[in-house]
Amino acid sequence: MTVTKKFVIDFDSTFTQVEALDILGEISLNDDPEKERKLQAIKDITDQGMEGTLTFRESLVKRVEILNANKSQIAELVTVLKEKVSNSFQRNKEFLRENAEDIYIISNGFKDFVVPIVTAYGIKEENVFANELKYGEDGKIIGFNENNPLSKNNGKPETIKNLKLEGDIYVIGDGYTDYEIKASGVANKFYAFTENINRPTVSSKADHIAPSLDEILYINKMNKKFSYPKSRINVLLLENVHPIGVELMREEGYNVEVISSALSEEELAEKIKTVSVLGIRSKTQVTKKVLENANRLIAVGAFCIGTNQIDLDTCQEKGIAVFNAPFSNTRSVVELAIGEIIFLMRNIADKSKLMHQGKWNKSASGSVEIRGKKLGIIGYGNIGAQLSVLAENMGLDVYYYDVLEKLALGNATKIDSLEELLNTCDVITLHVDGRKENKLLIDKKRLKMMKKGSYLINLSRGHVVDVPALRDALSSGHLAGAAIDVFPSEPKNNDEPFESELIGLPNTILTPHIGGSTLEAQENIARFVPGKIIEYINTGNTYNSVNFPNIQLPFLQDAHRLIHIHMNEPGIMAKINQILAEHKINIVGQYLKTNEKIGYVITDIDKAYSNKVIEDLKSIEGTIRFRMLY
Ligand SMILES: NC(=O)C1=CN([C@@H]2O[C@H](COP(=O)(O)OP(=O)(O)OC[C@H]3O[C@@H](n4cnc5c(N)ncnc54)[C@H](O)[C@@H]3O)[C@@H](O)[C@H]2O)C=CC1
Ligand SMILES: O=C(O)C(=O)COP(=O)(O)O
Repeated sequence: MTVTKKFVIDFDSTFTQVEALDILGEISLNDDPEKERKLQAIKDITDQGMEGTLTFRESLVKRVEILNANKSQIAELVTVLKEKVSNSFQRNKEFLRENAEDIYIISNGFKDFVVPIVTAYGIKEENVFANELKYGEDGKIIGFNENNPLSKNNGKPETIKNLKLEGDIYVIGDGYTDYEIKASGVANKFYAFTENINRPTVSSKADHIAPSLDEILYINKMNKKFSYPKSRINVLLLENVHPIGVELMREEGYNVEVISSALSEEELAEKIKTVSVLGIRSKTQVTKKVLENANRLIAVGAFCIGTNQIDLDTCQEKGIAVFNAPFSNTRSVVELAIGEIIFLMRNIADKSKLMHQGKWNKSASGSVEIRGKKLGIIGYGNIGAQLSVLAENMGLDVYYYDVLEKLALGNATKIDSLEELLNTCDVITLHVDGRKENKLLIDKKRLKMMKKGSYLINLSRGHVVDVPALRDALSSGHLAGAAIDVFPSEPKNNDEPFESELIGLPNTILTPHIGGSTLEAQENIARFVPGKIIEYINTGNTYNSVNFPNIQLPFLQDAHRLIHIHMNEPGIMAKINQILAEHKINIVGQYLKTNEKIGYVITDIDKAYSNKVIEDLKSIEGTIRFRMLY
């Protein structure tokens, strides 16, 4: 015989993210000149109640008195609370509805606002236990039902005891009074709910710390909506990802760790073992050695454009999807390039340095306008093409070279050979991607091909330019200047020193890889990349992935979604369908896309399935990874 499980759930800071009486204070004391003092007093009284220096009844009487609220303000409170239901409760609405018989809400707050919030999630009104307000004729709150045990000390255990519930009783809450239900012997387990607040004194008493409702459902094998609790998805964000990215990942319910620096290969190889989602920028090398240990890794987010730092092939072989932000910092790089063209042609770096030494050197010698000069863009991708348009508008004569056939924008001139571009232009700017083949693309020979007195800008990747050869070209005066933002070896963080052969050279602007480092770009990136990863985890959508076949999927409706990633070998699709047919499973929708290496099959099936089907699908030869969405 299976024992029924009854869930007793706290309201404030558990079902909702907030303490309702704090919010009520914000509303009812809005026009009160002493609002701040009174709100603080309410908080202090709450604390005194929790510490036991004030009885619970006294604390309730005092708080209701200070709040001085009325019925219409309770209605306002309900509107606010509706938006503040805890994320994991919102996600698991289906569970709450389907198990309504066995779910109880217990609160030292008031039914007047608890009931409308929880019943919207399918919870039965008769299963809500909370205090009850009393109103005067004018709608003013004049007190509460003092006979309700929840208005007194020890009210929660007493209320649960009186219910004489059968089966196992599990209490979910963030407060000491929730723990007391278990301590009094009327409940079997206490889950400290830490999604909104983590009180160590409470967590230390818990049978289990639950960062979300998903976790509790997972442990009890009752998870409906998600195959895996989000709180068990460990996200590691490196290299100072913008706080919005961190917040979005946390809001989704993931367990997020943030490190401001990049990690070395050894450090990352160790750390990656427990990581499900890795977020990096341009510095962290995600190598084969790192990936050998990455057995839980589902996705990598490059919070930048370039993905040359990631071993994309190995990621593919291990079924790890990689996403980047292909457009979010394009404009920032372009603006810096424009500024640098002007600064180089006016020798600003040296002039500014002299001024800082107290030297005034007013002269036009070696300074020219950019108007009418020839700009040579190598790599006419998103950045190169946008630079082309802006530069032309500033009067530059634009030429470009790309290994792919690219449409000329505006009056730009396409040049078919790199050599011709190099010896035609007054300033050369590099915007190629960081693929291995581009190592030393601009070497000694090609630097020589550049016009005497011309300038070089590198905002692409450090390894694209032969740095010692560039040093020679600058110190010999063959080049009149350079602006370099990226280096073959860059410090891991702001505490490490910067070393380069280029330090101290004339008219040489050196910047610490900041082409994409603007507030706008970083914020845009931090919104874009988590969005892609969350969508991939929740729906299987790979649209915009750098290394996975791109599929944009419809929303999952009343079906389970099977996600099968396999080596691109003949016959796998047939095997999947044969297994589904053998188990008489009805396919609602199916989507397949392959690339040279892997196949990505999504199958939406009717709700009924057996664990055997899952086993069979997982054991198809060539399977890299299998995942199921509920
Ligand atoms: N300094 C910084 O902070 C930043 C640097 N970047 C770098 O800029 C690169 C370019 O970015 P996007 O324009 O968005 O990339 P993209 O992929 O749109 O454009 C790259 C272009 O270079 C071309 N290309 C590659 N190798 C070439 C070669 N050897 N010769 C000629 N053309 C070649 C490609 O065909 C492509 O058209 C990124 O991959 C990244 O490495 C990007 C953002 C910020
Ligand atoms: O977007 C890119 O590829 C960049 O090079 C910018 O890198 P970052 O995020 O500043 O380390």
